[in-house]
Amino acid sequence: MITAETLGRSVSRETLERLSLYLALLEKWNPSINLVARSTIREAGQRHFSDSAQIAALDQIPLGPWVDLGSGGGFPGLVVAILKAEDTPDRQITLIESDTRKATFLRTVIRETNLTANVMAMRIEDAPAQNATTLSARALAPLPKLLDLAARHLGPTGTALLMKGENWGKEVKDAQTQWQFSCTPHTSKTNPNAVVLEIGDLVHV
Ligand SMILES: C[S@@+](CC[C@H](N)C(=O)[O-])C[C@H]1O[C@@H](n2cnc3c(N)ncnc32)[C@H](O)[C@@H]1O
Repeated sequence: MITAETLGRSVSRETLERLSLYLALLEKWNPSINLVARSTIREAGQRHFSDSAQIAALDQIPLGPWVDLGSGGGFPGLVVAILKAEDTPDRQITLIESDTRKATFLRTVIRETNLTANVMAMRIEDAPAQNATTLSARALAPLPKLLDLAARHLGPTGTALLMKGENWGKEVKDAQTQWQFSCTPHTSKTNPNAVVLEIGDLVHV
């Protein structure tokens, strides 16, 4: 069960019910399609739901399209979609995931929880440009490659919220050889060595 304490913020009963149903479906599907590492499923509340919820709070412009790249089992994009359904219900949220079994799982959670988020079961490189105001990704690619993928879908004034592990400093330096961007690191609320990089003004050098 997901609680307000897990998320670190108060939410409606409906939101908690949606998140708890999502967790139940994750537990049911994970043994067959490895949505998250099996070793993490018992602590999914903290490792996946709480970790993803912090992204929703960093959203600078709560308007316009939000796109989540390489969503896998829905982290962080599907948690964001559930939280935004309460905060800004008109927000258009798109999850791009090329693995068709994972995309089917995402669509199942969306249907069962009565959300309106969109799933594109295709490669990020092939998906129509999303012109996003906010873009998110976790565990998808090293930053230089990730910025290549993000640039296709980020609108001109958009912000990318990218969840990175302890090597984030080196990844930023590597990316600066190819990209110019503003970058604010926010220490992760679930891991003191990890960060959420808030990246804007992205221009290819
Ligand atoms: C390591 S998983 C991370 C999933 C999720 N973001 C998380 O943190 O739990 C990376 C996911 O990105 C998807 N993926 C990788 N490259 C992709 C691409 N070029 N286009 C679409 N999806 C991609 C994979 O299928 C996989 O589900």
